[in-house]
Amino acid sequence: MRVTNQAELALTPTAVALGKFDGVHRGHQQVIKPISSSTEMGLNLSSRELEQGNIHSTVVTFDPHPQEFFSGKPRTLLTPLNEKVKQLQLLGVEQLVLLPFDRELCELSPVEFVEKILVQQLQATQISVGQDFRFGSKRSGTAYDLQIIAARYNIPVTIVSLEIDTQHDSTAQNTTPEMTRISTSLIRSILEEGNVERAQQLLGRPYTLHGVVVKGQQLGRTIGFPTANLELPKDKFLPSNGVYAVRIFEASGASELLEFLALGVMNIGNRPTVNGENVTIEVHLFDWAADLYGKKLVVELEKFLRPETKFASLEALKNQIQLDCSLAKAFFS
Ligand SMILES: Cc1cc2nc3c(=O)[nH]c(=O)nc-3n(C[C@H](O)[C@H](O)[C@H](O)COP(=O)(O)O)c2cc1C
Ligand SMILES: Nc1ncnc2c1ncn2[C@@H]1O[C@H](COP(=O)(O)OP(=O)(O)OP(=O)(O)O)[C@@H](O)[C@H]1O
Repeated sequence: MRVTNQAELALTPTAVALGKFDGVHRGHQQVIKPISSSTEMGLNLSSRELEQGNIHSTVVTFDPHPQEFFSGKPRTLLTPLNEKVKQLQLLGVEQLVLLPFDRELCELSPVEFVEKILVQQLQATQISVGQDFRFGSKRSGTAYDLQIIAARYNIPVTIVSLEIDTQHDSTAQNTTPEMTRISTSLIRSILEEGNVERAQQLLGRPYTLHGVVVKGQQLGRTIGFPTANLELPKDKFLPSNGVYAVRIFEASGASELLEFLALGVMNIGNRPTVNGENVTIEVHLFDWAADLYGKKLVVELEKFLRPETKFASLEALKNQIQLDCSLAKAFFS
């Protein structure tokens, strides 16, 4: 997929989906559908032109994340750039345009944003956004404003209705629409509780960690549980510390096709039992003996097993890990 941070260099004309799209969750997928060239996504009005390759299906997003720009603090992401690109590719998106989110961009009025970015630079022929989409200086433009402004240029705007978290107890007191709408923020808070099964329902796929295997302290093998230590992109959002049942894949070759390696267990945490100082991500693969150093792994988080604990001895930790493995195997069977 083509990725550019210069809108003026994008392939044009375009069919555009607009937003931050961190997580590429089920709500985002609905917004991308109308502009996707993938047959799996279900083609709509513009299918003929998209198929003929005349119009480039394009996700337009912001870099850095607007919240990072306004707070001045680095923000972690559900899908750092490499993961976002892979997910968008799977949805049939042809190019990703990262608009540099700076003072100049955030001061554009809604009309200026449409004229300068969507019409002049991207030559948009079709636009898709969610019902709650806001744009332009101080988020003053709504999805309906976008529809009205774009109509001056004969650009149709699809406004996608909000994808709701059906598991949420909407009869509960103090429920707001914001609490039931599938959103990046909702998924982050669910992952902070370790609830990877619910996160999976909202994402439409398991939450994954993409990392490279690096050397650890090599204590694992001395307690009978060798682990692959994963180095992740610095901006990757981590779910709650603790132990998870996981599926492990290797991303190999230039196209990084995924090959299933094994089921296993993973610990995220400081390893208080061995007085660890920093957070590490360690995966123990079942029935696996081969070297993994330097390999790119993709780990799917399937079930939270327990929080990380400080054990009185390595022997006690070893017994617990044995139990973790049995629980994970029972879960997978
Ligand atoms: C499934 C699993 C569960 C773990 N649970 C804990 C834990 O509860 N507390 C802890 O201090 N360390 C835990 N660890 C981390 C171990 O302390 C760590 O694997 C060991 O120190 C080896 O580290 P190394 O690979 O850097 O050599 C766990 C590791 C695994 C694989
Ligand atoms: N649940 C949803 N259903 C339909 N469209 C959505 C949903 N959530 C977001 N969108 C739309 O998808 C696009 C990208 O959303 P964006 O990432 O900007 O917001 P978000 O997922 O709500 O994240 P955050 O929680 O950070 O606000 C926007 O056009 C937005 O309106």
